[in-house]
Amino acid sequence: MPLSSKLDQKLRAAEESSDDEEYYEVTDRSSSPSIIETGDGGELLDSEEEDEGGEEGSEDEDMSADAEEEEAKAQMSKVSFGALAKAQDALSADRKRKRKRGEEPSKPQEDKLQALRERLQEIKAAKLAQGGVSQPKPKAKARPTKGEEEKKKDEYDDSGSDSDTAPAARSSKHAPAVQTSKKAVSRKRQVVDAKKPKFRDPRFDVGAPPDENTVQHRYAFLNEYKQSEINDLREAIKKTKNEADKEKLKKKLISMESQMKAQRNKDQQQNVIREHKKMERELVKQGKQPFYLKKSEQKKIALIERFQNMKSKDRDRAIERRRKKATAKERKNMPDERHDARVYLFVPDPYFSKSREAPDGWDCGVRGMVLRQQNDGITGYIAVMSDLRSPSLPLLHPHRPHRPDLPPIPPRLRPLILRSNSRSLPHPRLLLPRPPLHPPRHLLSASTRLHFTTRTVFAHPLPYKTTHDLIKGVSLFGYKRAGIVKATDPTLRPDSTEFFNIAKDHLHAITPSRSYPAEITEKETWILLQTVAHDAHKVGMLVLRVLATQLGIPPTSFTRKNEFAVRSGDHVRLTHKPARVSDSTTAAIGLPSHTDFGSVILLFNWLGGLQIQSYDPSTPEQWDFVRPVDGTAIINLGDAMVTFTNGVLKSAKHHVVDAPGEQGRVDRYSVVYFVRPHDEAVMEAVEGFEHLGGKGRVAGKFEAKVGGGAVGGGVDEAKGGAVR
Ligand SMILES: O=C(O)CCC(=O)C(=O)O
Ligand SMILES: [Fe+2]
Repeated sequence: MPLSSKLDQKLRAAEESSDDEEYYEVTDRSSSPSIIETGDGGELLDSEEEDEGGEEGSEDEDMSADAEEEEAKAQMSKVSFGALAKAQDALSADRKRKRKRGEEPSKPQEDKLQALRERLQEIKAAKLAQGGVSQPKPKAKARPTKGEEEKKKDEYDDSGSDSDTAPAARSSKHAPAVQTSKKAVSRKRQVVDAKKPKFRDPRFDVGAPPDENTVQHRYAFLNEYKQSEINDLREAIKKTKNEADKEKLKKKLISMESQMKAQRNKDQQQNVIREHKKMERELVKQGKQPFYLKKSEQKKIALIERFQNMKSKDRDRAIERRRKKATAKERKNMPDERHDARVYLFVPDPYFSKSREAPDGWDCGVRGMVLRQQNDGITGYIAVMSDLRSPSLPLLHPHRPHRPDLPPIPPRLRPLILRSNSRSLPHPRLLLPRPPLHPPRHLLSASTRLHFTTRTVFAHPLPYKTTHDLIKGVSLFGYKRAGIVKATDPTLRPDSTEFFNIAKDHLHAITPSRSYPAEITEKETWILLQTVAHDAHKVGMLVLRVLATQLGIPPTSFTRKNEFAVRSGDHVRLTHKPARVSDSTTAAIGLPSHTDFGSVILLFNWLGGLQIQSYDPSTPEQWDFVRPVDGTAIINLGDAMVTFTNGVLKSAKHHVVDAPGEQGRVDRYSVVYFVRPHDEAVMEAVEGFEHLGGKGRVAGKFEAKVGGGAVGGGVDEAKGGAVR
């Protein structure tokens, strides 16, 4: 079929339809490749040339009707509407462009356009004259793709109008050229942005999280289900034979149990808050200021409650876990300064050694140690007295020569040392061992809290306290009342100090516990006691390692004789000495002079009263006060160290008297921890010390020679070995 007749059909279809859509269809087809790409329409110029040719043809009046029709068709096919429309588009676009730039269309273009218009009209007229050929409506001739304006323009063109309105801008070339008149134009205008209500579908939309407690309360029945599920799981585990399945079930059980546990803990904390609020409400009604618990306090109270409701084994395990966790955390967060903390080992000034008679074979003695708290840690200061004249001076080991160029003691520390040993160590120098030191952080605070919480235990009447008596020669643990006269004390005065010895083995369930007063076994106190035992032992081990290193022997030489987990006589001692009752020095003594049996003894006291015997040869009988320093523990070496080192290290002789001045007016309490060799440790000199002086000596012998006082023993009931 010739292209022209195709075109005719299309035009006719367009003519028959008044529908916009049909109109668009024609529009689309006119721009479809079937017309443009065939080349029939050709280039604009070609079309024009052809148009001209067509014009000539139409003027031939002698043609037969058929021939004329054929001719007209040929002309039509030559000058296609596509080409014409394209030409018009180009012109109008050109015009538009120019108009946009504010230019008027140029004369030749106007002429061309005019020529085209005339030509179109001529063709139309010829067609009308012929009568038989259907005519496309002018509307269809137009190329509506270029918009309504152009369509209108074409219509006006057909009617010879020159009206030329500016074409409306379209959002894109694909946007409809005309706006349908069928669509109602809204008269409403959005002036203010009104917020549309947003509707929520509770099935899918997650709103603000509901209050956790409310949810817990409402869904409390789930806990019952969970519990029954746990029971089912337990049953299933019992019945299941397949190991892999069993493992899976076990894992699930553990996870469910820990979920339940976490929930219980949360509930407990909530209870604490609730109870506290209730109490506070009451108090506020009475006119008190409200007091709110901090989160940490809430946790603490809940924790204490939890511990109280635990069985002792579970509690121990829980405590141990918490301690490990806390220690690991502490260690991780420890500033470098603390990583570098040092234990200073002091050796005396030569002045001292020159002026004092050294006992046979005994070269030096540890006089006492002071631990000082620094940046939450504890730095140990070990005061050592030594006789430099001795040919075998292990403290100045050949590998660790005493170097006078070592850094001086920091001035901050000097008063501390000089205060407690002002006579024996006037100008101490120091050797600097660098053991890894991670001192337990809670030791001092735990002992301080213990000091306050256990006052009540001594407030009981004597008959009650004596129901927990220690049994001399049988058990070292329990109560020792005041008023005991020690044969070892030269003054033979009765002592005024009562104390409770609480075994490390009882605290840490290494052996079954004996009975203690309720205030001691009360959970919070028991936990504090456990902390003191554990941490003080750790400090003791540190001191022993340092000493071994300084003595040039393997660092574990002493520690392996004092293992924490092995049954031993280690204990925490809580002491109480009433305030001064008389100024008479003969009435009573706090504690008579003695040395301690153990290896290392840590003393936490808050009032003066402890005295150590002077080593100053000019005042051999003089007692020097060891002034308590806040945040400080005083460390002594016990008789066991004398034995282990064959007398190279000494135990210091000490006693307790009324605190001087005002301090003497108040009751004195102290907390002591005795690190003692475990039950299986052989009480003999360690390697490297066997040949020093024959058999191992104990402090008593040392005392007898140096101080000229009574032979050891003192208040240590178990000296010589007690049955536990
Ligand atoms: O309480 C003190 O200061 C010392 C106690 C003491 O030396 C002891 O219990 O062995
Ligand atoms: Fe003591």
